[in-house]
Amino acid sequence: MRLENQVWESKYHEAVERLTREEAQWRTAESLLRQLVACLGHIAHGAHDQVDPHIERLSVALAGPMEPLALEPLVNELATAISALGERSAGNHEDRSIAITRPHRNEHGSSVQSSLSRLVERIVVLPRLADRANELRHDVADAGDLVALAACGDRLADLVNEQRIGLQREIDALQAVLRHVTNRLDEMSGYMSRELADQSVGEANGQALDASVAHEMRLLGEAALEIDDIHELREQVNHSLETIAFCFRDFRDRESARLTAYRERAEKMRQRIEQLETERNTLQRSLEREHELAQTDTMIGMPNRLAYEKRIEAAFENWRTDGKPLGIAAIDIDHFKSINDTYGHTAGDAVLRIIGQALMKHVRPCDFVARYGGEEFIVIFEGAEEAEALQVCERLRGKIQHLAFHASRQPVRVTASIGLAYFQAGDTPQAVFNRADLALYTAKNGGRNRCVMG
Ligand SMILES: Nc1nc2c(ncn2[C@@H]2O[C@H](COP(=O)(O)OP(=O)(O)OP(=O)(O)O)[C@@H](O)[C@H]2O)c(=O)[nH]1
Repeated sequence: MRLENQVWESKYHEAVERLTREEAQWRTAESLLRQLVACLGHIAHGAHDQVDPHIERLSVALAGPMEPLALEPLVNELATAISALGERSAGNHEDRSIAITRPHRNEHGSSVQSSLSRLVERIVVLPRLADRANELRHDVADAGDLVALAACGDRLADLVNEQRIGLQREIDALQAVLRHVTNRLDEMSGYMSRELADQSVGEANGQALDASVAHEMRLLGEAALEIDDIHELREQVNHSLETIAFCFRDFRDRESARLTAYRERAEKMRQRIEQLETERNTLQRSLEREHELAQTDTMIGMPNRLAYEKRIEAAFENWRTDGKPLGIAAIDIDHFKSINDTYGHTAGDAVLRIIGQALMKHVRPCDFVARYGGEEFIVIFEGAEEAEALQVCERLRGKIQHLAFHASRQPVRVTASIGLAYFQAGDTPQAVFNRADLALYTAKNGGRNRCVMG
């Protein structure tokens, strides 16, 4: 029981730690988002007198703490001002050349778009928000102008807020569970103290019986010495025997009542423990499910970046103790943007799904593969020598190259570049990841569709 409680508590603490970590990631995302909105505002500022005051008010509001209720009217006012300009320019053709209501993507636009795109790719959302995040990713990529990008920024802000609220809710729910378990444990410890007290009552009853019987026996002994008359003595013996019999009956009644009460309490406690056990199992299953979902890329059905981070932490600890070789491969699909641009995002998603599944199928059972984000995958090689891992990377590259993609019955060639790096004395997972990423860049610069050792 004690062990189970410890396991349960450690699971709870692990879950709270995970949520706290995710909340910190979301704070970073929120801060990036603020910078992005400020950047958008900066670009749009000066484009039109009627829009400028709204942009200024929004910038001032964004400099303070994030208050969705206060921000919403400001965003609405800005949207109304922009659409008013749009209507005017639609009705007045001469105006169109100066109205920047729907400015086309320019140098700024495309840099904002790629920052926003990177931001959306980096965030790991709760499973129930995954579809919305995915849709947003597509809309950012398809956004044709700054207004459409600003709308995506709005949606991203909503997503960030919902994610934070969702995480807070999860923390609250876990705290409620802990309170519940603590109450039950208090109940059990109360039960144990009551039982101990009850045991003392039983001992006291036995001692009282002992004392009464000893007292009667002493009286009887004294009577035997003092009384000469046989009848009187018999009377005294009878009286003493009745008193002793009464003491025994009283003791038996009290013990029987105590035992009945004890059985009832024990049965109630057994039911409580059974109930707690059922609740614990249900909760544990749902926590495990949540945990699994949080570490799964739902689009492809493979481990995601969070799962990678957990796995590399554990592998790093093993490497520090046993020193067996440990490596990371970063795999990035070549010219993936052009696949999206040519065949659309849905086709791009299908390519990602097929490649992700191929990677899972062709790594060895001892290797770990995850989608790191966007069109980048990552493999952890634990215990494999560098040459062996490089061979696996080559095999994966070859498998990707030979996947038979078609569009309008025409073959579409898809390749990937791979950067591999191994842990060396004094390394951290981030340092090795950076080296693998650098090797990936070298592979890209060297003509793509190749593996490079970092
Ligand atoms: N369809 C789809 N596209 C995505 C997803 N995540 C990221 N992308 C797109 O992947 C593309 C990555 O483009 P870039 O970073 O320019 O890289 P690239 O075109 O692959 O070029 P190289 O890496 O240099 O070979 C961007 O257009 C992203 O919008 C996704 O989940 N689905």
